Amino acid sequence: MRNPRDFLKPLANGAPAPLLDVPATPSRMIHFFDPSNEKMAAKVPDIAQKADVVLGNLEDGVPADRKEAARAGLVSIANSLDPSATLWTRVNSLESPWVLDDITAAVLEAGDKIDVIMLPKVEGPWDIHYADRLIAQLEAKAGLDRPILIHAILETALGMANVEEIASASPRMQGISLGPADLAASRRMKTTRVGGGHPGYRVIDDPDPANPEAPRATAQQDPWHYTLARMVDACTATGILPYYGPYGDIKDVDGCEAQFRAAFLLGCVGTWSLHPVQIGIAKKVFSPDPDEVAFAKKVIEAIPDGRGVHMIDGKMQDDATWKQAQVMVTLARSLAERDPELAEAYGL
Ligand SMILES: CC(C)(COP(=O)(O)OP(=O)(O)OC[C@H]1O[C@@H](n2cnc3c(N)ncnc32)[C@H](O)[C@@H]1OP(=O)(O)O)[C@@H](O)C(=O)NCCC(=O)NCCSC(=O)C[C@H](O)C(=O)O
Ligand SMILES: [Mg+2]
Repeated sequence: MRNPRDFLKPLANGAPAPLLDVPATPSRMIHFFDPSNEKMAAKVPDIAQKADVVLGNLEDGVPADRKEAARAGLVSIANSLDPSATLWTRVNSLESPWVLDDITAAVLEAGDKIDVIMLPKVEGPWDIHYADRLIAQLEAKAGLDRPILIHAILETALGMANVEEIASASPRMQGISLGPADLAASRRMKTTRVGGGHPGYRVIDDPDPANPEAPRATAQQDPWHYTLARMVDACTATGILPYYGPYGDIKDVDGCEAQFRAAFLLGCVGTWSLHPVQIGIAKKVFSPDPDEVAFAKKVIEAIPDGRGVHMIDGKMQDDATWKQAQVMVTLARSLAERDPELAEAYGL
């Protein structure tokens, strides 16, 4: 049990007070780069102008002999990046030999530049409690005046079983992403991919009794549907933000767009981009369609108080569709405030 009156008190003397609400700044794409890769790092200042979030990755994808270079690269980029950019980091997992130094360097050497620390392979609220206290101690030592938030990656079966407790473990929680590659391995799924569908995971029509030999229609299904839907509920119920995650087949831009769109429609606010080509896909998918926004505005204008039943363009609208329209227009407004092109497209 935790005393609810203590929930918004800092976990270390001198650390900043926890936030009541997760900041609502756009995070449609969290763009991953390896800070130890000079070619990639050189592109970050430019990419930071296009991507909502840039993330210096210290975990998987960075070879063991470059972990220290990646950590040093993160600190250097943090301290030279344009202050208008939003910078996150993904540290190594909590059982690794690198994580203590990762978190210490991120908070003490770049804590005023890094908004969110992504924790991989979170299995339960105990992982969040550990990182929560450690970050508070380091924030106090660094004299920070705003808290660094935690983003958990859901990538083990145990983490999945505890997703609601992870989401509600601390006011420091910002959001949760799906880690489909590690989760597939943990669940013993028989795949060798990073996210997306699989040609073998499908449904097929029943045979036609009048013509049993006729070809039967069949369609691929989304193996991440249950996981994403449960994650979205856990996040939304606790006031934090849900994200899809990585799509590893960089050349399959259509598959990437379809996976991102499925996540967007289910309630995710953003995704990861692993390659510059995925930034534009994420921007397109996670910014609502102008026609949908126009219809949502029409519903709100036609039902100013959100009450009663109405027919608009041949479709029944009531209190519940009015609320959906509010979700759409609120998102469009928050994006339009920062993006003149979208403001024009939405007429806002
Ligand atoms: C996937 C990549 C290895 C592909 O890299 P590459 O083969 O070099 O692609 P290109 O030749 O098309 O690159 C063109 C130029 O763009 C630069 N580049 C590539 N990716 C990035 C990037 N992410 N940020 C900045 N710049 C980038 C290249 O350097 C080329 O530059 P130039 O030669 O000067 O023209 C590569 O994209 C990559 O490594 N991406 C990041 C991968 C990553 O972060 N992986 C970890 C996250 S996914 C994960 O962890 C799984 C998850 O946890 C789970 O469990 O599911
Ligand atoms: Mg992973």
